[in-house]
Amino acid sequence: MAEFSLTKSDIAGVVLAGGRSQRMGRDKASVMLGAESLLRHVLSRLSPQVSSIAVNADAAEEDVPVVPDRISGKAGPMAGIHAAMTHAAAIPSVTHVATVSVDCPFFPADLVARLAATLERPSQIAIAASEGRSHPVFGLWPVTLAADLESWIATDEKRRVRDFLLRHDVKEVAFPLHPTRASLLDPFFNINTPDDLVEAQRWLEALRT
Ligand SMILES: Nc1nc2c(ncn2[C@@H]2O[C@H](COP(=O)(O)OP(=O)(O)OP(=O)(O)O)[C@@H](O)[C@H]2O)c(=O)[nH]1
Ligand SMILES: [Mg+2]
Repeated sequence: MAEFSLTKSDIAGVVLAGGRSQRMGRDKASVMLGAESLLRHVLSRLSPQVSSIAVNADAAEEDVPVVPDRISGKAGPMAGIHAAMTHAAAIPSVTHVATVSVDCPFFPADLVARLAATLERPSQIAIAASEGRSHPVFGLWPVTLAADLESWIATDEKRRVRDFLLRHDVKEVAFPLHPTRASLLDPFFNINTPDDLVEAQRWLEALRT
């Protein structure tokens, strides 16, 4: 049997930005980090890794296709991943969708390639990890899981990403910390609060050579 492998043309990218940003107090996608919005940082990092790009949100200030939730009521990150799968399933030749979170501007430049390389079968999901913790919104998902995910969201009470993953064959990929002029940066450092934004600003400076 031929070995399973994925290339960039098989993979669409979706930035997850459909949450309420309650801890930040305003839409995280349009929050400025240095000279650019968080959404712009994340789009720049994801675009070279995938064949097409879109953002899961109700609307976006940047010039990028918007994919709203298809399940109403802000049902959590899995609703965004469901919208991402459904969007990608309609793109000819695409079999998988890579998701990243809008509040995480320093994720690895080789995220999608390394997630793709770990997959052994078309039905597997790949998820990123760092420092012994998994980051399940950073995943590579078969678009064929959309129907299963939709019925799971309709019936699962808590709708935790980790609980959905328990139903499936999942591979985890550990990513190293990133050296900076200050100390080692966890590439999945994410921005939830105004204080996190101040810390991200320091990391941005420390990454400048
Ligand atoms: N589509 C969709 N995405 C969501 C939903 N809730 C969270 N997300 C996304 O899931 C990711 C992780 O969520 P959080 O870090 O909690 O972000 P958030 O929910 O906007 O922020 P808080 O309101 O402070 O919890 C982010 O990319 C969010 O945009 C939702 O109900 N629908
Ligand atoms: Mg939240």
